[in-house]
Amino acid sequence: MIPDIRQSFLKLQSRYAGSAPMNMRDAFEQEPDRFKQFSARLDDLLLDYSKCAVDEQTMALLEGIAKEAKLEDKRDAMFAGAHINATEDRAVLHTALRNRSDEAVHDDGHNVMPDIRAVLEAMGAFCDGVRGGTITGSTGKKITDIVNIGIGGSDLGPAMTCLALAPYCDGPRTHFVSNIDGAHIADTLAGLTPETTLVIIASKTFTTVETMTNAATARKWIADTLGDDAVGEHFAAVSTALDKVAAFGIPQDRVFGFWDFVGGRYSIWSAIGLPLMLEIGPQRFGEFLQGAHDLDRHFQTAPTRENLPMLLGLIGFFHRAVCGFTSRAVIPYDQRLSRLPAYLQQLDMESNGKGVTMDGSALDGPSGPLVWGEPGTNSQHAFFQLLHQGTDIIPVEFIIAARGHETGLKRQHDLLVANCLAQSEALMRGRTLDEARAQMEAKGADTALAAHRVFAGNRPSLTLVHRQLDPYTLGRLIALYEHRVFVEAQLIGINAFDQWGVELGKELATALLPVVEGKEDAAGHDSSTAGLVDFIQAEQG
Ligand SMILES: O=P(O)(O)OC[C@H]1O[C@H](O)[C@H](O)[C@@H](O)[C@@H]1O
Repeated sequence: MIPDIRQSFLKLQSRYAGSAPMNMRDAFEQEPDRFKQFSARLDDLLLDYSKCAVDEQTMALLEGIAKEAKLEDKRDAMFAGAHINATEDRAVLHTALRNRSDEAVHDDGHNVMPDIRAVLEAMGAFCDGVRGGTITGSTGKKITDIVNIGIGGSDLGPAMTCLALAPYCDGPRTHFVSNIDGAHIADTLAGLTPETTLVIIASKTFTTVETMTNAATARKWIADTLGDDAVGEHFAAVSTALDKVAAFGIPQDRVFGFWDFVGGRYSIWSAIGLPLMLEIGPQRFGEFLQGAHDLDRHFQTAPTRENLPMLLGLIGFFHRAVCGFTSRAVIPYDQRLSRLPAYLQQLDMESNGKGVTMDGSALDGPSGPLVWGEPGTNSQHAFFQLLHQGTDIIPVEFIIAARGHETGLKRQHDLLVANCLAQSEALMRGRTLDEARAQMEAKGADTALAAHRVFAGNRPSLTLVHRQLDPYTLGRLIALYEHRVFVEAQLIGINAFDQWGVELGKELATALLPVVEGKEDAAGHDSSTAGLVDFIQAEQG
């Protein structure tokens, strides 16, 4: 963690690990206003953190930490275009992509807003054309299916949001190919017709081997049926490397750019969002941007105790650095948010999974936590056993909408809500041995098994509630998590916007390909790697 917050951190730690650790069940009994005191809202977006082991003194210390870390100054520097991504000497301006105000945003003295608006307009015209049928495939047939080829930030954002906003989809169907495993593209293309398919190649760098390889496979799939000349009418591209796109032969009016000040995992607001815009239309895409913009304004202006990203970040830091919890589970009670945990894994872990501070020295505290999850209620029937009775404490983040879209299935939504709230209540309350025995006696059951029915309780969770998962709300939700990651990064003291840790594996894969192909021997590789290559080659026959 950064040295500026060390004193407050030590105070927090001794309070947390002190002689009388807080018991949440008692706290709820003693403080009738606990929910009111430890929750905050932005319109219909509510964050309840009262089921975390915090009291007024803890929150005051966390607020102090926010001040000592100069979080507000750092936040303002990001919005103002300072080169806070120091290791790559770049500004971090994904917030400009969703700037709906008239204010200019400068990167090195250049107002980036006209460029951003021009790309948004071009995307809008292209989407209207495809959705309306004036832009067709090479044989004049309407485009019915979009295949987005990309990976990491060029896949997870569009894939997650297209699924999340399915009720608002009135455009072509979207499909996503990311894995280098040929099974992914083979299975995806198997159900599609080249004549009515548009392929988007999405890559910030336009060099990523998975994307370039899958793009070549898709190109052949189009050309084999429709001929080489048809390729241009069945492809579009999204990238910051426009020179590299040109070499692929995609017409200029189907190429949508973005900029180095947008990190891959922060790029859903840019042209990387093209599949979402094609699916829901430019107007709803605008609502999605508006939601994020309103959350940005909230982050910039709300006092800490009312500021959702600040609170989420401070509680996240408290759980990781003070309490020592190594992971957090994100459990959306929303089937359409089933890709949100995967999306947040990249956002959070690629941003905050780092071991050195800005100046390259080793961290003197933990990096960000492991993030994982699956939707409820499915996860209740899978890993919740461990959350309730396992020996590790894992804070849980529940996400739930007050209203579902399936108005005819209201009872199912009420059951969903009841399950979500019941899980957080059970994690907090637990069940004592006496309670377990009493329950069993009341049922006339043998109390010998009572110990198995004990739940320690006092397990933290927080709950995010919103009215309904529409484009505006999804925009707010993603921006909320982005800023939470930013807040935690400032306290840990790392650069959240680079990703050097993904390089080594890529370099070694390049070096190993000729060995796997049998063109080079395994000399120089360890005996495990060489042995595995030998075994696989023998099995390949
Ligand atoms: O969009 P691209 O340049 O193809 O990059 C795709 C992804 O690959 C990289 O390995 C990075 O770890 C990710 O941050 C990035 O989103």
